[in-house]
Amino acid sequence: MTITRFVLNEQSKYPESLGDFSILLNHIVLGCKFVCSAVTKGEEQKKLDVLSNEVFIKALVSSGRTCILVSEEDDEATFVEPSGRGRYCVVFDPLDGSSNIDCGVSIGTIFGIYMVKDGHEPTLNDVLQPGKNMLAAGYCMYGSSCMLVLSTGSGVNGFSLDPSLGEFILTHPEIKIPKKGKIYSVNEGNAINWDGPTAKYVEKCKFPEDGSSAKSLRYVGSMVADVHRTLLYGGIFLYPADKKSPNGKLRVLYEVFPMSFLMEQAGGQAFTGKQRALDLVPRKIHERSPIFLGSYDDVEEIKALYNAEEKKE
Ligand SMILES: O=P(O)(O)OC[C@H]1O[C@](O)(COP(=O)(O)O)[C@@H](O)[C@@H]1O
Repeated sequence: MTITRFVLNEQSKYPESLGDFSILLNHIVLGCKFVCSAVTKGEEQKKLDVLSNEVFIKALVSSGRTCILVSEEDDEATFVEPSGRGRYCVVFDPLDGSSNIDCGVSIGTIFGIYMVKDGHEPTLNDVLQPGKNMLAAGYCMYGSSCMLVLSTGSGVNGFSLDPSLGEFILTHPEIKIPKKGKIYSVNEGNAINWDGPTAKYVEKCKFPEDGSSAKSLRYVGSMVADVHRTLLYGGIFLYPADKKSPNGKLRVLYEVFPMSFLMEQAGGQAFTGKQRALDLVPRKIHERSPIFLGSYDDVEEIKALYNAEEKKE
């Protein structure tokens, strides 16, 4: 099952979009293939970020199906010319984890798709929507293999790029994250600035009080790689707020939302420290938010610690 066929089958869920949805997804796939080959060729770091952004902007505009594009690389949103405009908004990080390129660690592209409400001139409000309104989300990981993980709202599927065919093949159908995991993933270098519930949770991971075995720490420092492992093996990935960055580091629209959408679709959950991540309503396109996502039971534990903290206040 190639991703092209899979997307065409998915298309049947959106008869009203007359094929637009699959055309858009196929242009995103094309962008991922292009970036995958550029990453594999190992061009200079600076250039790869910019190159990836140009590739996706071009691919998305040339699809003729988009109207607003929000990229991690661009300060302002891109409004597509009316003549070449469609009804989809795409939010994306063309190359996430870029600080890892030089050492060949896995990096990736992250994307989310919204649809503008009918009958009005597209505005920023069409992207400043809660994550739960997304139609689809995914990431493409450029590592030992190139893998595209996608959800169009009914489950999560993983496709591996077969270089001999130049096509993504369905290798991980209906990914379900384990209900509880043995791994926690966080930059402990920030521990000195963590709030109470986060510090307590990580302490419990290391020194469990219920006699269960301690969790293992795994942290690549590339969100796509850390979330991909969490999705397949279970456990929890967290980038909490801290005294230095009260809103955490990761951006809501093109990092937190797409990964939270995938986690929920795979049976996990995503929490901000205050609420379900997908219920957030961003006010700015590059807004940041703390995030705790992964296996259902592991995220439940940290939710309980934050709720207890809230009750104390
Ligand atoms: O180095 P830190 O603070 O742990 O941050 C790592 C996080 O930052 C990121 O690299 C995002 O930052 P960039 O957008 O600058 O690439 C994520 O992929 C990763 O989860």
